[in-house]
Amino acid sequence: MYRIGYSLFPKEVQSFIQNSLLDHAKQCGIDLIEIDPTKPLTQQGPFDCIIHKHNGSDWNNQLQQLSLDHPNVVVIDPPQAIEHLHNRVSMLDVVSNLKIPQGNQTFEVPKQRIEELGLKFPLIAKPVSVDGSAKSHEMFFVFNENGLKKLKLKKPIMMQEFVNHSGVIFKVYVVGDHVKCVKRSSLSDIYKETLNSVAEDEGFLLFSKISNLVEKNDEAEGGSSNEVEGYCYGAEKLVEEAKMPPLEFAMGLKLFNFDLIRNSRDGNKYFVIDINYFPGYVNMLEYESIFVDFFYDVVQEKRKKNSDGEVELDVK
Ligand SMILES: Nc1ncnc2c1ncn2[C@@H]1O[C@H](COP(=O)(O)OP(=O)(O)OP(=O)(O)O)[C@@H](O)[C@H]1O
Ligand SMILES: O=P(O)(O)O[C@H]1[C@H](O)[C@H](O)[C@H](OP(=O)(O)O)[C@@H](OP(=O)(O)O)[C@@H]1O
Ligand SMILES: [Mg+2]
Ligand SMILES: [Mg+2]
Repeated sequence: MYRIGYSLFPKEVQSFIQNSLLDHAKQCGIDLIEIDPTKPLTQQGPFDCIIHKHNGSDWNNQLQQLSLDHPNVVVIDPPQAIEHLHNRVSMLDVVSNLKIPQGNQTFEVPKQRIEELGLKFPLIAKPVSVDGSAKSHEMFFVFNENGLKKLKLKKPIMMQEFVNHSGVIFKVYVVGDHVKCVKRSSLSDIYKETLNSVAEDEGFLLFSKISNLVEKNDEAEGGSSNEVEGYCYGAEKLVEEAKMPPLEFAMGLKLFNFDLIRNSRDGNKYFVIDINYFPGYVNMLEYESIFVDFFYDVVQEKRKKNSDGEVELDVK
């Protein structure tokens, strides 16, 4: 039996630790064990691996102590690598630095700044800090200078140029070497006429968690369903073949998803607009078998790293 410890926020336990996952894991010889937050981590286990979605220095210190006491326990993922995704400015640096065109396709980040200098309206104003709170998902459309002035009061905010993308977004879920592209509804395109029609004194519009809305009718948004499926296939190919290893490697993370949009006017231009640590994996088809395969990959990799070829359970 492989023993996988998990320490997740209650909302993740509720959504991710489904009986379907526990049962499938058990049938495949994997025990998913909840870590008791009230007890010292080093006194729990033994574990082969730990997965976690947790904030706070105390938890990070406990993980550090565990790695000292039990170096054979694989911590997925290292807190310092996860920290990079808690800031919307730093989270996308890794994509900007990748700059790998795939043939005539590009894979980049919309122009974004803390200060809006040199950005083109409309903009999306996003909270800089990502901490799992509803507040960190509260965003604003900014249509004009007036909107910008009014928003200045809300700090700290990052401005990102809005990219028209036919109302469809691709959530690319990554679980180690497993990649799944899920299509979701998104914001509709905005053209000059809309911008001009926004009352000068309004200037901005609040929205939140838009990509979790019920799927819109494909016909209505983003073209016909085969066209949208084509986008999704293209996005998945793009990610699987050319991008994933560098992106995953560059971030040093195994459990994340990212939001990929495709420019309405130029189908070869893809943009990454958001990266999320330990997202809503339950939205990913067959997440149970993907995670069980992933846990096996982790333990096999550990086996390979142990020169004696045996997976040593960390026993006290
Ligand atoms: N630069 C952009 N261009 C076009 N649409 C955008 C842009 N940034 C955000 N959006 C739209 O706003 C939505 C929310 O933005 P974003 O994904 O950054 O927020 P979030 O709160 O981190 O979302 P999630 O629930 O995915 O974590 C996106 O799903 C997309 O529909
Ligand atoms: O549609 P997805 O799976 O991307 O939605 C995720 C979202 O990306 C974030 O990861 C949310 O986590 P927080 O940023 O910590 O709020 C997830 O919320 P959760 O309650 O499911 O953890 C969304 O599912
Ligand atoms: Mg997003
Ligand atoms: Mg996000």
